[in-house]
Amino acid sequence: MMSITPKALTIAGSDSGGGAGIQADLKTFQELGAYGMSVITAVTAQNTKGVQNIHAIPVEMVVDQLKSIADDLQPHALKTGMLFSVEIIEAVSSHIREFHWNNVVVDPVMIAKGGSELLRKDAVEALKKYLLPLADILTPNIPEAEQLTGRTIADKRGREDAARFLHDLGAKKIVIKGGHLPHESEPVDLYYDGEQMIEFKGKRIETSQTHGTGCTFAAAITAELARGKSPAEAVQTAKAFIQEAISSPLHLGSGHGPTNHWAYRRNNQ
Ligand SMILES: Nc1ncnc2c1ncn2[C@@H]1O[C@H](COP(=O)(O)OP(=O)(O)O)[C@@H](O)[C@H]1O
Ligand SMILES: Cc1ncc(COP(=O)(O)OP(=O)(O)O)c(N)n1
Repeated sequence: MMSITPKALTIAGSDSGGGAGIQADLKTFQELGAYGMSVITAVTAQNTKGVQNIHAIPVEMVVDQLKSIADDLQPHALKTGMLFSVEIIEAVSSHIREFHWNNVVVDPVMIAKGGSELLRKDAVEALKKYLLPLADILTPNIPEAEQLTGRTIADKRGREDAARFLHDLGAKKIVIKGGHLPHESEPVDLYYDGEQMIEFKGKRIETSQTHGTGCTFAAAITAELARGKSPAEAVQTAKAFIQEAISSPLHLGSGHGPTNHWAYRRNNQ
């Protein structure tokens, strides 16, 4: 009997340096056994030192990529990353709806580690209005959760309140990532499915080699959903994947180096 190949799609920006964006997503899909496909929304000139330039792909071309995939290669799961503008968010959201795609992971990418704007400020409302209600799993980091909720998140209670708020906005499941709380020795990713809160704990690694952690984490969830895993199982594997990717740095470039996408498979074979 022919087995079904899990197909995972990333709708995101390209990172020329290979540590984040489309490149990180495809590497992660491959490592977790999913066939990777991409819709490129923007091209960034980027390396470990930062983002040097951004070119948004014309919205018609974003739509054509989406249609090409829908016409021939239906994904079992998809993730969105850097969407940059209101027009791209509207087009991506309406086509996800039209194609009835599910297992949608929304990584609400806003600002790169070096401070560059990967989502225009005027596009935050569009993201909330059009894309958030389509999210089977929404994966904000702390600053993104603060932007989306309009609240400051200072502690566990704040994170739980933010998760409830985002659920009320329409995201079915939420993971608020804990990488941006440097005082926590065990970075906690808080998962909320509308009923229960689960804390996925890791071990904080003191390192500058964290470029692309958010993209890689969301891509690992997507690959696992494509393989038929439940949302909570997918988050658990993603947490293990990113922990190992951060723990075995490649030390490439002179800035925030990329994580090691090989580490998880190498250590779990
Ligand atoms: N220094 C670190 N040590 C261990 N885990 C980390 C570290 N930094 C981030 N993580 C983990 O990496 C994932 C991405 O988190 P985060 O860095 O908050 O996202 P983003 O890249 O979107 O800002 C989360 O699972 C988080 O807990
Ligand atoms: C093209 C592109 N997309 C997303 C990001 C942000 O990636 P993230 O995983 O949040 O990691 P940092 O950039 O914050 O290290 C990006 N940089 N480029």
